[in-house]
Amino acid sequence: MTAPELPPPRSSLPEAASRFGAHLLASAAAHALDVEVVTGGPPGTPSLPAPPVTSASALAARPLPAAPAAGAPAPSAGLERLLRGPSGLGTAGLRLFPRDEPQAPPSPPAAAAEGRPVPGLYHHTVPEPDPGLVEEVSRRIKAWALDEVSLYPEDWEEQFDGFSVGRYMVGCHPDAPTVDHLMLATRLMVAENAVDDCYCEDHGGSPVGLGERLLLAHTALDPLYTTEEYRPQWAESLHADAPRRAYRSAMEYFVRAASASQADRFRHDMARLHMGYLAEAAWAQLDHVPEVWEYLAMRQFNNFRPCPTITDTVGGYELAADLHAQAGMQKVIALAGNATTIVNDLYSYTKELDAPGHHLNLPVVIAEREGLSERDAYLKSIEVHNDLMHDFEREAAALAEACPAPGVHRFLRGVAAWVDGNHHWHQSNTYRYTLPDFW
Ligand SMILES: CC(C)=CCC/C(C)=C(\C)COP(=O)(O)OP(=O)(O)O
Ligand SMILES: [Mg+2]
Repeated sequence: MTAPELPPPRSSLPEAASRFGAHLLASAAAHALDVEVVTGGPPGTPSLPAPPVTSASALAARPLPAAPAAGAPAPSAGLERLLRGPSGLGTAGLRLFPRDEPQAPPSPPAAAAEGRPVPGLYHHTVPEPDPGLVEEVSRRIKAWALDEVSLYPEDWEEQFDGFSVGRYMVGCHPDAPTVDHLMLATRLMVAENAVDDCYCEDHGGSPVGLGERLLLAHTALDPLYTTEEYRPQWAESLHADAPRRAYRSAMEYFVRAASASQADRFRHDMARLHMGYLAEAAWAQLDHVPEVWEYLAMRQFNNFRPCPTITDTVGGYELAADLHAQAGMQKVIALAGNATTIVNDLYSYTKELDAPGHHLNLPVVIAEREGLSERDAYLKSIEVHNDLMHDFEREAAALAEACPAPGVHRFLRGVAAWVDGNHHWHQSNTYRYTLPDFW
């Protein structure tokens, strides 16, 4: 059967962002009828995509520090040890209760993180991510961005490199068993940022028409099931701009490695994220500053949540759907997501003040709504963050005690590791973030 003539896929992105990858569009049009819908893989043990042939393929199989088997320690015999978490090099972030222990000693000077923490911010110091792993993940993610999804034009390269996504993801997933597992998180992180930058913010994004763009991009994660007549146009649209190409490809890799329920969990978290983007956009369109609690509600959705909640897939195990869905776990995940996202508000504060328009973040909203000076609003935001972190740790500890299943404990440690790695990346990414002069 010959493919019918298809109109060129439409993108509502600005010209610079949408024209890039035009060659991919052409080949997509040719193959539109053959596109396989991304759905859950076959039941059974999740398997990763075949690793690319690479001179560093040995590294891909290299076990990372602290990769305990999901079912290893018996809860009755080892509950206390599980709660303490692993103690080897590079495992500080995997502990559930670092608050009750002395802070990990600072890394040796050679590996010391750049940047300084926000003064007074409650956080846990983690070692600098393994430079060999960072290099390999960075190499592979750039190859994916350029060769597989045509993510950015040449003049965005410095920003792509400055984002240091390899260092970010290696730092956030210390229990990933292989580089292939790390790549699952790294591709998704890049894709999520492409959507945020190109649809919502820095790279030509706008609140106008955002709902349409997000919904159509969401079908790269949650496929459209429609009739023969309309399916090719949809399939082709997934190649129409960089955000959709990135979502489609990153999700395809993820779905191959994840169980059906892990993939569905991720889709749900991404729908939450898109809803948060829309509320933020609505306020931007109306030039409205919400109440502080309303802002915090928006930021619970426009949130890093989809990143820590894939910790089990990236760790090569699965937290059962019912254990993930239980109220206690949902509370822990929400608190972790909120604390990590307020970390972003604090570290990106000066970047956002310098950006065009009136960018909302917690200090800006508190200053405006509560009539505080910029400095006092910033300091109050630190307190909000610290309360969220303490709540996260208290709720995680309570859940670990109430639900001593090894998978639950490992997942909680994975989320805690993500929280710590996220802070470390924000603190040390001096290319992207600069602290305000309040001290
Ligand atoms: C990676 C991911 C799921 C991001 C979703 C939400 C998001 C972009 C953030 C929580 C970061 O916030 P922000 O847009 O303010 O980022 P920068 O301050 O520009 O780094
Ligand atoms: Mg920010």
